[in-house]
Amino acid sequence: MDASPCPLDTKYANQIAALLAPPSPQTIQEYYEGLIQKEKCHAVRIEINTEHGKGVFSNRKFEEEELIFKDQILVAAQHSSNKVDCFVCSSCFRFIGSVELQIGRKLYLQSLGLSVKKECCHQTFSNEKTASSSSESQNEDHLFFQENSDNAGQSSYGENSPSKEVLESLMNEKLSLPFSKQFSLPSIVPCPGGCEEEYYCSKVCADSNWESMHSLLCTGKSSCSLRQAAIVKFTEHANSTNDIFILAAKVISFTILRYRRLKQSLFENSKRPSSHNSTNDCNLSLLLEAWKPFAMGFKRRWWDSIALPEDMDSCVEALFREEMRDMAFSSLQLLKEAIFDIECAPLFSLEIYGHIIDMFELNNLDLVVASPVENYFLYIDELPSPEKEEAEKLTRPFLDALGDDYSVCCQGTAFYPIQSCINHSCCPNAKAFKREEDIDGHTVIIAVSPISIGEEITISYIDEDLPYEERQALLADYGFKCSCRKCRKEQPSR
Ligand SMILES: C[S@@+](CC[C@H](N)C(=O)[O-])C[C@H]1O[C@@H](n2cnc3c(N)ncnc32)[C@H](O)[C@@H]1O
Repeated sequence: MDASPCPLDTKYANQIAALLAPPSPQTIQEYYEGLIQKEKCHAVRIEINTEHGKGVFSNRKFEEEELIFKDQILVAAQHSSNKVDCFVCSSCFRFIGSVELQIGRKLYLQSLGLSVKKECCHQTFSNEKTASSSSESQNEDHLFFQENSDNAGQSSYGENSPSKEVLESLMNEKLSLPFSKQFSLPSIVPCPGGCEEEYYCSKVCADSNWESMHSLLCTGKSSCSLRQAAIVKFTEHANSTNDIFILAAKVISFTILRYRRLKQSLFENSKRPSSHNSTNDCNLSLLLEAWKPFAMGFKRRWWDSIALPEDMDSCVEALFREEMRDMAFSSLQLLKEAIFDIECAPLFSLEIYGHIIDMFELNNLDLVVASPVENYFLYIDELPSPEKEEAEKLTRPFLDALGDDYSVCCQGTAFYPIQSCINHSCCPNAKAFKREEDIDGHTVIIAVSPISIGEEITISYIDEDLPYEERQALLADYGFKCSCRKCRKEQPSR
């Protein structure tokens, strides 16, 4: 591959090396102890093991099916294509508005010829770390809020489906559906910057997302960003290529804003006005502190580690990797136009960008939140007669119009700091699984077999029922060969 096309890679080589250097065992220990305290996940601890790096270990016994811990989102995004189906809080990913709004909005957008989405599964570890899966999402993602060119003017929305007027009255809550009050959702809080992209379930979520990352990426009239048009261009590029770039932008924005807050408090503590720091020099120790949550995540360079699509000949591998790198570089250039900050310039190097993208590929849990619309229709279906028939006179046309898509859940990608330390086993003792009561984007780790004190918690990154060779091939994408009990037993003898 040719030398990096990004001049910042050379200019900030030392700072980049410091940002990508593995944190010391003591830093790791202190960081996770603080996080476990904050998230109250006292049943587990993080240990560093020379063989597999960090791992999660139990502090007590667990029975099968018992909750081990819940982990909060550090950075996450709903898949662009899923935004047609599910209207959720942009911070915690709870469904918002009302069941009527969810149904009306989705059918209304479908009636405009917008795309619909895919299957849902409540088991949430993402295991398809392949280029083909990202190109699949590329095809879906560019459809977000754009007319599908295949469907232009002839949406799948059926002739007998409810009229636009009916859908509007559902969305305006002029028309209410029977028993929907039992599925009430939080009211909608708009973005403080006035953009029409992000909505929240509460002022707490709105303010926290604004302060931690959105104020730099907002395209609204009252946003702090002077470069809204550039943000729109960046987002359009991500939606038409790979929406993981949106997550990478959130990580960079999060780090810049954290850096500015740290710098502000440093000046406040030293009793000097912050405006007197007129240099544009990067304060590396502050940048390292701001970046710390992401320094902890396991990562390599995305275009080097991404798996080749199955149907691709290995003789074009170098070209494929170069194309991936160039796509990331194009995205980075657009992001630079939008939010570049000279003091945090090393974050805009291609080297850092490539590692952030890979961090999501290697560590991500799929973000999954079950839909209240599914629960609502199941509830109606289970009503006794004649209440059921009476209710269905109103609800049936909407269910028929939604078809199989009535149950699509909120789907996205997230980085969960504690979960991302869990190592793989083909005979895991835990799984990531959302229960009925888990109505926001946090992840939930459940025991699948009894676990004793001190035992390592493991999950399966892949379908552990696949044959040995296929499992190893999939795990090669994560950069290791599995030697768990099951693999040692099934390994063919030489
Ligand atoms: C999600 S991270 C897990 C935490 C990781 N050990 C760390 O230090 O941050 C995934 C990476 O951990 C390592 N890993 C996970 N399970 C493993 C296993 N069973 N054997 C060897 N390495 C493993 C691999 O390098 C993999 O890419």
